[in-house]
Amino acid sequence: MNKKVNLSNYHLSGKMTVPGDKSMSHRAVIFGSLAKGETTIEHFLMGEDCLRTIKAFQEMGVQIEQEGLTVKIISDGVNGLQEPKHPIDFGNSGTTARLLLGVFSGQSFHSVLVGDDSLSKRPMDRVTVPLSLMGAKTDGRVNGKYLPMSIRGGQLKPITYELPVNSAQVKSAILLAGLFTNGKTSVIEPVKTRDHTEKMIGAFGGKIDMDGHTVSIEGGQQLTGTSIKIPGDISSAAFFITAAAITQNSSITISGVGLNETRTGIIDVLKQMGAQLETNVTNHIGDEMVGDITIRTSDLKGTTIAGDMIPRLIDELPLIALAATQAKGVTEIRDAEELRFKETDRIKAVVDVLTRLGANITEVEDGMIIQGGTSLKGAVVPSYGDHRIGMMSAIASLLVVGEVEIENPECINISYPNFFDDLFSIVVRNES
Ligand SMILES: O=C(O)C1=C[C@@H](OP(=O)(O)O)[C@@H](O)[C@H](O)C1
Ligand SMILES: C=C(OP(=O)(O)O)C(=O)O
Repeated sequence: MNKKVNLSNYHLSGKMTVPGDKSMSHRAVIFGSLAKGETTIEHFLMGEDCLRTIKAFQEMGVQIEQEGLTVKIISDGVNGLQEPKHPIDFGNSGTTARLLLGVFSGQSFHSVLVGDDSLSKRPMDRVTVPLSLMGAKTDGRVNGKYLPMSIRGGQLKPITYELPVNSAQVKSAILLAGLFTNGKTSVIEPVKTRDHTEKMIGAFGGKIDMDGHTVSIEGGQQLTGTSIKIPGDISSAAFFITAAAITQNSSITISGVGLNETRTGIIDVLKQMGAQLETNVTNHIGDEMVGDITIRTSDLKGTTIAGDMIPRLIDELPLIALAATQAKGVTEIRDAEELRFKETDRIKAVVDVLTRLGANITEVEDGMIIQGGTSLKGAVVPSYGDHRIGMMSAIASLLVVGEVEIENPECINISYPNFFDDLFSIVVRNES
């Protein structure tokens, strides 16, 4: 059923928290399943994608239990996985598929991997090419490029690999496979991408070497179970940060958010656009920085976002495009062709949805160009089955006269099952 959102007469005020970080939740389950002993994960993101990662390891015989937002894992360690009896379904989750291909590469057993329609269109050769160089045997649809896919791994050989795409998923898949070699595997990344895998290996007692743009891992390490608390997801906080910046009379504080600098591009770009935004570091969880973000209604100006900045805010670009419709002047997003390989082609989807809402936005091959200072209007908009497009449309409803009606809103459960509850808890009706 479509979701009708009418927030044209509301502003944002108050304090809130957001659910656990998606990238870190996936990785905590992966390393907890590869580590010997007991792992406890608190503030886990119970979104559909992360539940897929749990299910996959359960299918491989790892004991994993959930209670509230806590996950408990008991594992025999890095060589304790068993051959799954059924095909493993990754649903909509690119992170699960790509990182687990790295794990499966190190297993001598056979696995069959499937996903939903969206995931079955997303390229897997970016990981199977380096994993095959290490010795994994994979096959899949269209010359091995897409799911459904089968894989048989085993004792791998280490490689040094320069990433042809700026992708933390590819880097992480190779590092995970590197654990199953008897030498040093190195990944060279021309542009730095999120480094949660590197940081989390340390939290599980592993050793990893980071030297400039090269990350190296020694095979044959034993990881040890640990207790970990996942910080709030900055990619989820970004919906409210953007909302407060572009809605009149708003001021909010979001606490307990992960502020890892490979993820805080949204903060830097909004500040560059003139946002009144402050961060306050409160604590560290392992090597991950955590803090509060305070943001007020802001007069934004257009900007250009390109190059090294892109991986630092890749999932927030739909929101930046929305904010840009309210900025003074033009905003240009470039070097963002990776958006075309997400849950949907996010360049096409953002241009379509924002155009339906009255924005002046143009698609270019590697991004989009947005004319600022436009007033938006209500419309029926497709979610494209993409959680981030659905949530962006809900945030747009704060700006429109009338309502935004979102088709297939259930995709929001992928990363943020309580999104609407949290949104409605932070909005206040304007006094007339
Ligand atoms: O490693 C991760 O957890 C992720 C990496 C990014 O994808 P790419 O590595 O494909 O850029 C991001 O878009 C995705 O939401 C999560
Ligand atoms: C691209 C995303 O996730 P994934 O690649 O894991 O499907 C996302 O969450 O925006």
